[in-house]
Amino acid sequence: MSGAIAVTGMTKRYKAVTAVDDLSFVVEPGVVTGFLGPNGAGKTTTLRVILGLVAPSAGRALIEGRRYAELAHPRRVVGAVLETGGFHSGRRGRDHLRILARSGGIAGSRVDEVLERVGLTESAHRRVGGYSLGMRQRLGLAGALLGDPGVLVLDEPANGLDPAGMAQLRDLLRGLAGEGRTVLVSSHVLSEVAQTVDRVVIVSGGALRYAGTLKELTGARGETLEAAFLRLTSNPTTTPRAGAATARTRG
Ligand SMILES: Nc1ncnc2c1ncn2[C@@H]1O[C@H](COP(=O)(O)OP(=O)(O)OP(=O)(O)O)[C@@H](O)[C@H]1O
Repeated sequence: MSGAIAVTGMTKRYKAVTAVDDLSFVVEPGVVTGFLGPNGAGKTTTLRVILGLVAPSAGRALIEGRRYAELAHPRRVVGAVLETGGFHSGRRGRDHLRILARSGGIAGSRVDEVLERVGLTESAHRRVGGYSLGMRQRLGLAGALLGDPGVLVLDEPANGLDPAGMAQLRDLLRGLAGEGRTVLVSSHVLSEVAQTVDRVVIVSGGALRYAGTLKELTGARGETLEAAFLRLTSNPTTTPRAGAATARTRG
């Protein structure tokens, strides 16, 4: 399988720091894939390379067989939420999405559809400055869905959500995957991840530690996801590099 997202031999160095080290994995459509790793493991860097925001030092990341920069209509192929900052606080939620739609050449009628999908319709007239972190997460997700993309890349979408918000997010992500979309989600909340994802990619010190089904990961030893995660990430198998050392001191 080639995967809707394919990362191949990808390395990213920042001067002496190796943030991502010869990483390869594929993300399949139709399931939710969790992207996990300790602080400083290289998750955000990997997502940024996938989304064409940083150039890799070696290797490549393809979405539907192309580099992000080669996509003719990127918003219709991939939707992304990397951070919940960056909203204009004086702007109303609906207006934020209208502006995004216009700049992406997307029909304005999509705005109400995505607001409904993320459960933000009733708050759409309010200014973003008054939104809770969870509402900002949902607004970010609504923006990612505007172009009706087949691929979604979400960095920590569960951050700031209360239990009801987490349950809604879980249903939403599963629903999107159930429609055949590719959903890649980074998260620190392992208990939540365990209830949401079908597959996991685990990185540590910039290197791959596991890629496969959650069932195979936890089932083989009858472990919880947390136990498997700690086993895979607490014992680096590669020679520590500057990046890995930084990751450990940060984690
Ligand atoms: N622009 C940059 N310049 C220098 N070093 C960087 C830069 N971006 C990331 N790094 C380093 O690369 C490593 C990986 O960082 P990255 O943010 O990708 O990890 P992460 O897994 O997303 O961590 P977290 O879970 O804490 O967000 C870290 O050691 C980090 O300090």
